[in-house]
Amino acid sequence: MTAPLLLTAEGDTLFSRIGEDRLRALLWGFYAQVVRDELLGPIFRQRVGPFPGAGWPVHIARLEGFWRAVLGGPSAYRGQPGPAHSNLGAQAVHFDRWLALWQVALDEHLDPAEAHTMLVMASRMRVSLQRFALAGLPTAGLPKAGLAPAGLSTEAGLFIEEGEKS
Ligand code: HEM
Repeated sequence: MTAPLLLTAEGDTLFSRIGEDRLRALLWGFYAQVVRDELLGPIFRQRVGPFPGAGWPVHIARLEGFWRAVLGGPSAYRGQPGPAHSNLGAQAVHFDRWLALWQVALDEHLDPAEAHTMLVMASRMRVSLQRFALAGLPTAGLPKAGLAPAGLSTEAGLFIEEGEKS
């Protein structure tokens, strides 16, 4: 039996529980490991540059905005995660490794229930992101609107809804 996702009352979001500081520390800690990973490191260094300089502050700020939206916090994120993964050469094995490192970082920075919820969220997003990655192109015909739960950007909501169907 899988543990339920962490439920929050109205106004009590996962973002408000985790907080900006811990979210930032999580993301910087996670990518510090990603760039050192033999499988993922070359892709990220090539795309974003040498860590922690070059494009990293911008990349992590985007990721923070993305996760703020997903976790129910205030966010100006309006990116498109799917197409961002379509020309990286990433395959299933890359997503496996990404999630393994994500789990380690979550366990290090968050409480167990929060870590579990964010791991499940990323596992669900993987379904869509990997589809984009393997197709090499944005997937035609994916629903673009109407799926986002209140408070989420369409893109972030799309990934959660997509995952929940599987
Ligand atoms: C479930 C797993 C993953 C999640 C949730 C995720 C999430 C994201 C998000 C939200 C962005 C920002 C997109 C934007 O608005 O620009 C991003 C960018 C990026 N991701 Fe992922 N990602 C995942 C897996 C991977 C994997 C497996 C790889 C590579 C092997 C990867 C490589 C990248 C790169 C290189 C960028 C930056 C693209 C650019 O700006 O040029 N991601 N990711």
